[in-house]
Amino acid sequence: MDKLIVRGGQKLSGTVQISGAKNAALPLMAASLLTDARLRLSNLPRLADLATMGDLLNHHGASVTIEGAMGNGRPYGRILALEAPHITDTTAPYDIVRKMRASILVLGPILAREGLARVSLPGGCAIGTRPIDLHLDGLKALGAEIELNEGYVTARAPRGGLRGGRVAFSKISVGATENLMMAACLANGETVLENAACEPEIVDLGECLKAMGAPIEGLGTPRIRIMGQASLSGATHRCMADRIEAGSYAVAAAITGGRVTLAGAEPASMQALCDILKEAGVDIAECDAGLIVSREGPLRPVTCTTHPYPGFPTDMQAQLMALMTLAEGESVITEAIFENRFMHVQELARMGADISVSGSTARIRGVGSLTGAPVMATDLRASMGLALAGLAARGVTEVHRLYHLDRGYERLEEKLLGLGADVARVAA
Ligand SMILES: CC(=O)N[C@H]1[C@@H](OP(=O)(O)OP(=O)(O)OC[C@H]2O[C@@H](n3ccc(=O)[nH]c3=O)[C@H](O)[C@@H]2O)O[C@H](CO)[C@@H](O)[C@@H]1O
Ligand SMILES: C=C(OP(=O)(O)O)C(=O)O
Repeated sequence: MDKLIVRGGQKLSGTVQISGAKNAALPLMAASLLTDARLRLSNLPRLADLATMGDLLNHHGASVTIEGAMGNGRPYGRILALEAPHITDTTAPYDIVRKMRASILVLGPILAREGLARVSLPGGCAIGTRPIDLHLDGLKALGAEIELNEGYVTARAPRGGLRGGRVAFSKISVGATENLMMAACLANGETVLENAACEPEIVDLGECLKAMGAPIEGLGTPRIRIMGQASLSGATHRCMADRIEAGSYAVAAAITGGRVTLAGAEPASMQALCDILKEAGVDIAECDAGLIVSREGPLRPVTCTTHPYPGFPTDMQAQLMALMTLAEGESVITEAIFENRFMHVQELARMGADISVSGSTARIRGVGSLTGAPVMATDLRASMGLALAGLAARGVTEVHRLYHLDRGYERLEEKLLGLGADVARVAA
């Protein structure tokens, strides 16, 4: 198991190329199961989770072929051709699903195309219980019969296939919205999703589905209307930039008092984060390449609650908390999406941070400096929060279990080295 060694104290400067978004890429890849034609996706990040999704698609009978690399200089990202002429196996097995919760995204496409899908229940994970009831209730509203047994969910479409219908989600869910959008594309008639998620990744998926021949209205709003089709065609689609990766490098610039250009970042998808960072005293300017993030003055404390888009993203909460450990005063951060997403708090405390947690709210009293320490986190963004704290700490921080970071940050140490950080990956 690799670990990341961070020697803090360097002000980061230069340009970092922002990769394609993991959370857009995964549903886009799952969408390839909706058609027997070729789906060509570009700007896909090279990440462990995408390899897992590739394995799952192979298992269902799809071919996943690397067509090329992105970029002129450093080859970040890939172009993949995905093609599933037949679904050869309608079961998503435990061995693959347990590695990645987003595996549940094959449920909608396989059910809609084959009339039957069986997917291992993804179970809980470090950040919370993460049920899939909204996915299942939505599919039921399209006529599916659902059974749970032996750790698997089995979904059957009625004779003649899924029927378009009205799905009113009782809570906003990114994954459930994506699963239902994909299923609705091959349902008979029109489907309306109410209280749908508005995340940019939903819009990206919707644009791809439109290119595959499904008329969709209302993307980016809570009411999405999809006209089901007998079949979908192939398409070519470019995956959006990763707003969470971009946000993480923005914090890297801010926490070290540096100046970093986020090349390829899409500012429109990062409004809530940029607003909070500006409130904290970080300078952010749009440029042709994307965004320039810098800080010269002191860090000011902020009060922030995570919300579905367009609110402040839960996937940036740990990184913001790392930043606020060094603010001049007390910050208050409330995690309103996941019930257990404060695992970084104990570890930040090992580095000298002063944080107390009550329920879903953390109070962070800024300290003059952090000190390096060996730290371990149990999820992706918590790990990034610790790496960011390490960049600003005195001494050496060791972030253990690097595989969490590899799930969501393409070539992390290479990108940080390019900005002047003193980091290394070593086998632990
Ligand atoms: C691969 C991917 O895109 N992952 C993102 C996606 O996860 P994911 O799609 O799993 O997250 P959801 O938006 O579904 O979850 C939001 C909330 O709804 C709850 N819920 C969800 C589904 C359900 O059937 N029942 C239910 O109660 C969850 O427990 C959570 O409290 O959105 C999250 C929230 O922005 C991000 O943190 C993840 O990075
Ligand atoms: C929680 C995340 O991903 P996943 O939903 O795949 O666990 C994340 O990207 O921060």
